Amino acid sequence: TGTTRPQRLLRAVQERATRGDSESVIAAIDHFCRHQEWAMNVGDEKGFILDSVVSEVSPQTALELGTYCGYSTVRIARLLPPGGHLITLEFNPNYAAVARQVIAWAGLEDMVQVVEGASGDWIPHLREHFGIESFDFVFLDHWKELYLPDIKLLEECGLLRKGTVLLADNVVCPGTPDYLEYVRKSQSYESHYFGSHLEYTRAEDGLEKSVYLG
Ligand SMILES: O=C(NCCCOCn1ccc2cnccc21)c1cc(-c2ccc(F)cc2)cc(O)c1O
Ligand SMILES: [Mg+2]
Repeated sequence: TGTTRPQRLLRAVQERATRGDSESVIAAIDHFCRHQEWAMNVGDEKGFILDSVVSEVSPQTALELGTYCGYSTVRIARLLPPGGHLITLEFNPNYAAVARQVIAWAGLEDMVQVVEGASGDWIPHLREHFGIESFDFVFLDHWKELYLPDIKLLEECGLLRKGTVLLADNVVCPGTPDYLEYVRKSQSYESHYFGSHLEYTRAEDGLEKSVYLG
């Protein structure tokens, strides 16, 4: 038994970051992952690209698929405009429990809803359950083979509108080939690749930004 990596990451946040200071929470997680234990957060380099896209969109409604420990959740939520709200889906209850505490430590719990379960089960119920008309921004960071089926499901459920911005992590490493081919070929999307590196490493990775054209 003993602690899990997410629990050790949470302890690093509680020991190193200042309650209510989201920048210090982000810095504490990056320090932990760079100097103690690698973890699959989007990281500081790709996180900077995420920040610039979120700031540009300034979403009132945002969806994140794949919470993990809440690192990208905090990065997104700290940049939301007044009245903005972020729903983040996590399959693993242990990850969700840690993420809730990380998000609370950053003082962002009022802008974020952590939902536990599978994207395929939840997406058809987001409208009725959370009163969401459509999403302004979607961050994809969950199982890589679900990126494509899940954006098709979001389309079918009418949760994307003209101009919705999708941002996908890990399109090179681990890779999402079927998703990339689809968004780059489809007439319904305008896509752009932001080259970067796998979090805390020198390996190539990047983010794909795709605007839904309706
Ligand atoms: O696997 C990754 N993320 C996904 C986690 C599970 O997500 C499961 N999950 C979360 C909501 C959710 C909703 N429905 C179904 C499944 C759902 C992931 C993996 C790597 C990585 C890269 C190189 C390696 F050598 C090893 C790992 C890097 C990343 O940045 C990642 O994001
Ligand atoms: Mg990722």
